[in-house]
Amino acid sequence: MQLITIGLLAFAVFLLATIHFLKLFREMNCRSPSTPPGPTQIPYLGRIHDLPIQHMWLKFKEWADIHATKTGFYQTEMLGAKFIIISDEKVAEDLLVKRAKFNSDRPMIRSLFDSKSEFGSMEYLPLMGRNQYWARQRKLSHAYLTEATNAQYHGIMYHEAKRFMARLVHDPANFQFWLEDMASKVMCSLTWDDTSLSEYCTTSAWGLLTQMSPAGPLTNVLTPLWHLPLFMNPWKRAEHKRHDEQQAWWMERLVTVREKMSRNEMRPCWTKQFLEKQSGMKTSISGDHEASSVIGMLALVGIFTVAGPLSYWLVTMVHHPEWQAAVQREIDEVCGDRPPTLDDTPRLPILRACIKETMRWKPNVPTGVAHETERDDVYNGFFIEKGTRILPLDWAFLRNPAKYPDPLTFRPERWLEPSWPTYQAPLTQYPTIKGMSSFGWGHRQCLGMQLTQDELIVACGSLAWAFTLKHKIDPLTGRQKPVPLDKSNSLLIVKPDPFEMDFEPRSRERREQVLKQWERAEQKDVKQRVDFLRAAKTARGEMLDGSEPTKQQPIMSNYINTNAVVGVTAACSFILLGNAITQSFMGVPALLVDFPRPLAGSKEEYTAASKKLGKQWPVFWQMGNVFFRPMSTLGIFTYSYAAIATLRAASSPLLSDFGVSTPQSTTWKLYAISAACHLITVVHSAINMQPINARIDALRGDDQGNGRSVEGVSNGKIQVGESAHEGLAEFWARKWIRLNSVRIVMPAIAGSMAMWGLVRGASK
Ligand code: HEM
Repeated sequence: MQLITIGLLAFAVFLLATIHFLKLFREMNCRSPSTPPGPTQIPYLGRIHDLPIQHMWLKFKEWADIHATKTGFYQTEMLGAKFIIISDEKVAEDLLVKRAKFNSDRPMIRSLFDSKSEFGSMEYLPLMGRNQYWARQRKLSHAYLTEATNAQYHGIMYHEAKRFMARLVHDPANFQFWLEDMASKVMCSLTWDDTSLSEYCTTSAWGLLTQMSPAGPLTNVLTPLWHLPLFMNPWKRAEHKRHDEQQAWWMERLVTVREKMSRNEMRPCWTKQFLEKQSGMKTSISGDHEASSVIGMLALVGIFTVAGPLSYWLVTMVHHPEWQAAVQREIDEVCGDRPPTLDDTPRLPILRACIKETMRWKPNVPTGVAHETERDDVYNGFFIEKGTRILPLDWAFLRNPAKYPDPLTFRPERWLEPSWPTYQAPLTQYPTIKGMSSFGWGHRQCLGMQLTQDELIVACGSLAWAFTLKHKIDPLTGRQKPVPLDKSNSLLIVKPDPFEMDFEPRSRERREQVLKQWERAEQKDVKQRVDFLRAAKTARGEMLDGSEPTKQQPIMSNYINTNAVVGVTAACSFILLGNAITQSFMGVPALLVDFPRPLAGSKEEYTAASKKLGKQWPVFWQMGNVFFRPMSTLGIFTYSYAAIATLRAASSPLLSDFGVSTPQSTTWKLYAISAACHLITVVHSAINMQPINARIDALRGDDQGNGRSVEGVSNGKIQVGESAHEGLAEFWARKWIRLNSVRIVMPAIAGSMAMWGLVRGASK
């Protein structure tokens, strides 16, 4: 083909594309009266090209000020997706509350797998579509949060606020970490009763928050990239890893709680609450996967949402010392020498006003959370197409000058003085952050409003009680280090960028008080945990006396019974010892008294004495055979049992981890030695002493007085007559005494070792 032909073809294609593009451009922008107002749209792109990823709420507000002044909302597009941005609370009320029936779905988040749970993943409640999983998980979350609120969070918030204050005294520079960790520990206590999980939980929350935010992975904005094949798709691979790890961790939490419950070691928490319901078949949640996800998600969602306003509280107080002083005065008057509690809430309107104004001035979900329409609709004459995303722009709501005069300034008095449009009475109840536009709308309204308010009252109140929050002074220049007002990340839930500030204890006494109260709180907490585990241990002990045994019961029962077993067996060892001593030093010597010397006395005399010895021997030995040998054999088993039981008890984390007294880890060896001693005794008796018994027994001869063979031992070679003539009767008797010393030494060692083991156990 000639070059000119190719050129002409290319030109034709370009021309066609331009015509198509212009046609589309005209269609999109020559709006019919029913098209909502909005900025000019570029075909395919919409307004993606000039919507900044960073602080996009500012651009949304800028467009609202141009296009939505009359309507209270406008429409824009991004890569084919339609958005209605609401800038007026009245419109939000109409669209998201009054029409909640079909405006409560969620848009899909491209960089999460099945964020809406359309395919049954059931993982992220706040992001789910309006489906069955959402409905039942919302119900469960609401119930748990309400129950925790009614129980004043079981004192968890006070405990964590005290820890937070003490940490600020010790290491104020790290305040941002302490602050987030406090919020995380509260959630980890409520969900799993385990504060040690807080750091990982925060990291996990951070991962999910980033993944779901437009400012997170590129694939949330340039969505087609998500469909690249896996080998050249780093976003999908990273999400696979993040997702799987998070799921596994949530599941591990549930399994751990279940295990602890089976040992009666679990204190109240949401997971326990769920598992109890599950075992009674009283839940609509489908199983462990769904349960671990809904509970895990609750833990995550309560971290940044609370840490955000708390961080902004610091910023606000540093910039408004006059309001900080007012809050401190109020707290001093109401609470005096202690930090505020939730019972003080009605008497702390200034604290509540400053918290609410902080949230208005620096909202932490400034774009709002998008809903999605489920059907075509006409609102105020404007057509809203099914599948349009509706963004309630909180940044705009909270800067509405009609509702919030002087909207750019921090003015807590707008909540306290009747001259302001937002004032509400009585001040014992208002201001309250409950119902603020920041918590969303309609069926999807936030479930954590009360928890947020309570945690902020406790934490901000404690801060004001303990410290004066100040600018940090640069030691080099002597000037204040800046605390920026407008620097934050751009994720869905925002928080200020790292900054430096000072936490000055309000007095030396207050500083001491902060440290003391934490020390006491920590001691109390440890004691409560140990007491709880002791009670669990006792309960399991009681079960032994009748009720159903549990899986772990043997560990506990072994430990409880071992002492008795060892005690009884040790007594047996000493009885055996006594018997052997009697035999060696009294019994056999008595039989040998006046025994004629074989060569000095006559053969008849010696034979008669030998016969007498042979006759008396079985009577003498019967006790040993019938009674003491089985007793010794039993000792092998009971000491072995004690050794195994003690070893298991000593290595049981159940007992030792929580300070419950356990046998020392070496005690089992003492019992093992005891068992070995008995074993030696029994084997020695059978191999070495029994043949001698038979020989001496044979001395008595048969009924006619003739010698008898010693069956099975000497194959009839040694006859009584021979033995007697050779002087072997006394020889065997004395040999028996010598060998019997093993039966003295071994039970002595066995009994002593056992007693030592018992004493060690008692002194623990
Ligand atoms: C300052 C603190 C908080 C703010 C500003 C906030 C804001 C929001 C917003 C804007 C929504 C979406 C509402 C909508 O779609 O219209 C939401 C939903 C939700 N929030 Fe909060 N939240 C906060 C704290 C919390 C806390 C502490 C919890 C619980 C521990 C929580 C639990 C939830 C849940 C479960 C949803 C999902 C509701 C649903 O989709 O049905 N939030 N929150």
